Amino acid sequence: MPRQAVKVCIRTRPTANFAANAIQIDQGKGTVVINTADKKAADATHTDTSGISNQETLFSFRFHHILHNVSQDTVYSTLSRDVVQSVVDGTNGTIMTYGQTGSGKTFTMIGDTRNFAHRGIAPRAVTHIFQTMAERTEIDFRVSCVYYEIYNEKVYDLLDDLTNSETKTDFQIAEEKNGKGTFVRGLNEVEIDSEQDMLNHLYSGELARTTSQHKLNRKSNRSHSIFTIFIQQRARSGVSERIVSSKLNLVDLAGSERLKKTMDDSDGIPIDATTKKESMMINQSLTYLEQCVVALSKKGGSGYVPYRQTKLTNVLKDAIGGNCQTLMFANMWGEQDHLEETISTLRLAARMMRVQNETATLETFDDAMMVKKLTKEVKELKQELLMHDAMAERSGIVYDDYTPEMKLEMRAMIEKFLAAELGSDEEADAISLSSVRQMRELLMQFKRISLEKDSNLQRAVTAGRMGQTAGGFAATAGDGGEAKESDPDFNAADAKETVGDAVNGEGFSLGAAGGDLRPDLIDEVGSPSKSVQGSPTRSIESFSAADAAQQKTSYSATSFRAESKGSGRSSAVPEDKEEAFALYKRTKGRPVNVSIMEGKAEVKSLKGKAKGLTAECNEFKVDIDRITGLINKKKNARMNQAQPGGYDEDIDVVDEEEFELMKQQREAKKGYKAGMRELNDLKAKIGQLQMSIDDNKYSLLSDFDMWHGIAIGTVIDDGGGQSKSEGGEVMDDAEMFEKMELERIAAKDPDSVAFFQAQKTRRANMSQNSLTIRQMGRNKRSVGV
Ligand SMILES: Nc1ncnc2c1ncn2[C@@H]1O[C@H](COP(=O)(O)OP(=O)(O)OP(=O)(O)O)[C@@H](O)[C@H]1O
Repeated sequence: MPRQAVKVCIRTRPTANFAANAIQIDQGKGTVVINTADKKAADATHTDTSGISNQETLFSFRFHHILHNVSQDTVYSTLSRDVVQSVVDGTNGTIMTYGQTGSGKTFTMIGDTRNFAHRGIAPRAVTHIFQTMAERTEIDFRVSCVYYEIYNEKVYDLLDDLTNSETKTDFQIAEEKNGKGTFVRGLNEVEIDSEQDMLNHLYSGELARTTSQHKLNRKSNRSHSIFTIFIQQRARSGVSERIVSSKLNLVDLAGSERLKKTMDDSDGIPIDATTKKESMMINQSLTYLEQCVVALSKKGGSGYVPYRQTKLTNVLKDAIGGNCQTLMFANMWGEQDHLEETISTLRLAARMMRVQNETATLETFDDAMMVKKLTKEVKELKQELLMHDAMAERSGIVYDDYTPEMKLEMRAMIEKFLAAELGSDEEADAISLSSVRQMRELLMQFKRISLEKDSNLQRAVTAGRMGQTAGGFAATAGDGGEAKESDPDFNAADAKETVGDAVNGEGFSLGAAGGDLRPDLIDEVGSPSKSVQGSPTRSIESFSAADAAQQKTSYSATSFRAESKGSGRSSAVPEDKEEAFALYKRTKGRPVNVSIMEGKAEVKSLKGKAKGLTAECNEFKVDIDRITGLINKKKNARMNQAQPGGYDEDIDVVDEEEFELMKQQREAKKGYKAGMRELNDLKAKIGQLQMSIDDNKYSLLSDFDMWHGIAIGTVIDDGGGQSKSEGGEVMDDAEMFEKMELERIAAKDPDSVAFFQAQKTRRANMSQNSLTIRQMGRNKRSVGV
């Protein structure tokens, strides 16, 4: 992992009273020198309240960057842009502002919410992220955010209703090493789909901060606020299982003034208990922040770091000494009165520069996607093989899974082979080998026949009718494997199920095969094959002969558009949604509908297959249990024969019968494992198919809504693929004004549209909030508070 020092940038708040005699800034060299000699002399005549050490008067610092009297734009483009860019590229980033109250931390981070040119790092980062994502069309991005503050060691969710007394504040901080890193569990994490949406959340969180100031009797600037943007990305092309996750923390820390200063009531105004508590809590958390920085900045930084001491240091664990690219803005207010705060801010900032972080892209893998990708790969390889076989003039090789019918054919080959006379032509012609896979399946069938034979024998032995089994095997191995009523193993219930018959309405029995009974098949898109129509399991309701006739009527999107434009609505489309949907499925939505139904048919057939396999596995299991029982019995008998107390060599010697049983047990276990493997593969396949059916269903429904809207005239199609609501055409004055305003803003600066729209939402929320606040004030007054 590449190591990177935390970057530190000093930003000054512009002031007319800049202490030029005490502070010297050299932007080029990145140095700040503070001389407190004059202040000491001045203070010597009064009681010393400065808190500056008596001996030291000259303080000199060097930083990565100093931004003295610069615009918000420069603050973003100088260093912040790079951090945000690396977050979109897939690594974690943190930008924080630190400094005394009033030094410009919030101005730097959030900026002026009413002025586009003075917007801060957070809104600029949001625009930057969404613009970059829009350019990367090949990547599928998922974005979400949380916004919270830490006040008096409690976490408040700024995207929740903070005025509700039941709102949760006992959030826990958790850590996911290979996931989110450190994060607050249980916050409202909102999925975001546009720049404006995220700006709305940012500003509504800001508003919640200031509103709670009134409602909960506390000051917004006495809390640390953290806005985190989570980004997940994966490639759109093909099937990508690789997910890259990153996050951007935007942290606005509480003012770092001296405790003594905030607790000082020398101006005659008594300090209330709330302010005292707030100051102590801020002081405590910033002291621990400093301790963490000190511990990390020591050579090697491998000692104890007190992250867990406060909520702030705990949530910033990634940002200081973790997997993150971190940028700290140390805000200073260069006036004579604030020299001590400035020195203390610069001291921590200088230490911060020594903290090393390790940045690495965090990758995880989506299992379902991985299966999908591998399935696709297998399919492609099979096609490759088929081509290879065709070129080598080898035919008849199957690379797909063997269908139950194919397996039965192979079983018949074995049976024919076994029944043929030794050395006869019939024996030689019975089996034609084409591939290793086919050979393996033939052996599997052979094994099944052999196991069945064994189990028949065993049953016969148990039932004491050994002599009657001679025809049993022959009947199973006879023509086409059809059991006969005269066979001793014939089971009337089993005989009802033949291949191609539904079992409990799902799938097909693998019982005695009738050659012409085949499972559901669709021979071409949408048109059912003969066997489908005849099949008792036919579930493709919408494809009746009548449907097929109706499908001849061709409805294209353009014809609907033309009809709807001419007459206001298409006379061919019923207004009733259910009827219209049925029509849609047969016309425009037919390809998607067909693929849904094909998918369903395949799922059904796979489920049938899975059912057959489950039954096979169960049979193996029963066999395994039975054979194990017999082996244990034999073992116990041997043990009982042994001399008590003495060692009998015969105990370990198994006889021929037991050896045979052990062989059978091993074979049954192998069969069971192979069956289970096949079954699991099938289940994965069914899962994927189901997912794609759901996707198709979703697009069928949403496309239908649009199609129906256009056809019945509730949505107007402007021909360019963009539709707008009919109501939008007839605008009232306010709407007209809004449209014109937006056009004006867009013409001036297209990047500012989202900001202005979010600002409008904020204004609307604000007026609602101020109404409530005003109401609260009136209530307080009326009860004499
Ligand atoms: N660079 C700047 N340019 C213009 N005005 C600024 C600048 N920095 C700060 N200000 C102004 O100074 C005032 C205090 O700034 P701000 O609220 O951002 O300080 P703060 O450090 O966040 O304080 P607090 O700790 O109280 O939240 C605001 O009115 C802000 O507009």
